[in-house]
Amino acid sequence: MTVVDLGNGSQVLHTPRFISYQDSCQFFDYLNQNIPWTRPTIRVFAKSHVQPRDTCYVAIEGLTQLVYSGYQPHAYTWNDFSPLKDILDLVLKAIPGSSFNSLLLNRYKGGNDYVGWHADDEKLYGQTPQIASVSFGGERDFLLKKKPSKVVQYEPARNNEGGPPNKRSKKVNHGDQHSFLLKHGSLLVMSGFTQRDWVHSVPKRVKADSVRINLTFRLIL
Ligand SMILES: O=C(O)CCC(=O)C(=O)O
Ligand SMILES: [Fe+2]
Repeated sequence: MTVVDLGNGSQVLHTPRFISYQDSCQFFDYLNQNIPWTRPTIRVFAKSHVQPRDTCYVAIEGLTQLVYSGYQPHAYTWNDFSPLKDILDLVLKAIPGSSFNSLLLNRYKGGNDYVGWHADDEKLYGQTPQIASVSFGGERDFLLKKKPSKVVQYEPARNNEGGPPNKRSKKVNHGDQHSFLLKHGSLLVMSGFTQRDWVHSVPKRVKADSVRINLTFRLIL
């Protein structure tokens, strides 16, 4: 297990061999065949497009309010897919004090499927959400980069001798980036202020041709 301290109260924990190879193969086959995968049309920046990966949403009864990109997925329950409860139990055991009540599943059918830069910073997850991500199947890179922060820049006054400097606000990226290769049966946990201060993505990889399934366990407050 590796812990990466991102600074300012954000952490990532990575366990490449979290679930055994054999068990991971069984989970992968089960999920690939039994989850009712859909590829919804979502709205991003006022444009509709088909989400570039398959998805499914699972939550405890009563938690159906997840909405993202103008799309409200149907909420299945853990009882619909009992192996999900086994994976959840493994995650809960691995992270002392953790608690999760919802799960977003993603299936990347090949290297053209991806998730773009985003943070899971919806209000319903609270200020410091802990998100546990379990991956099966094809390996893909998971990238994290610092959100640009606004800084005030003072420009030297032009044609304005002796006057106040011109203030200009500029977005500055501090260049911090981290990359994790998410293997079959791996666990990655984002904690603290990671969703507030960082964005993450799984970029396209033209050469990746195998199917990858990812589960992100979350706690809706
Ligand atoms: O597939 C992954 O590893 C990440 C998925 C993700 O970021 C999300 O569902 O919010
Ligand atoms: Fe995410």
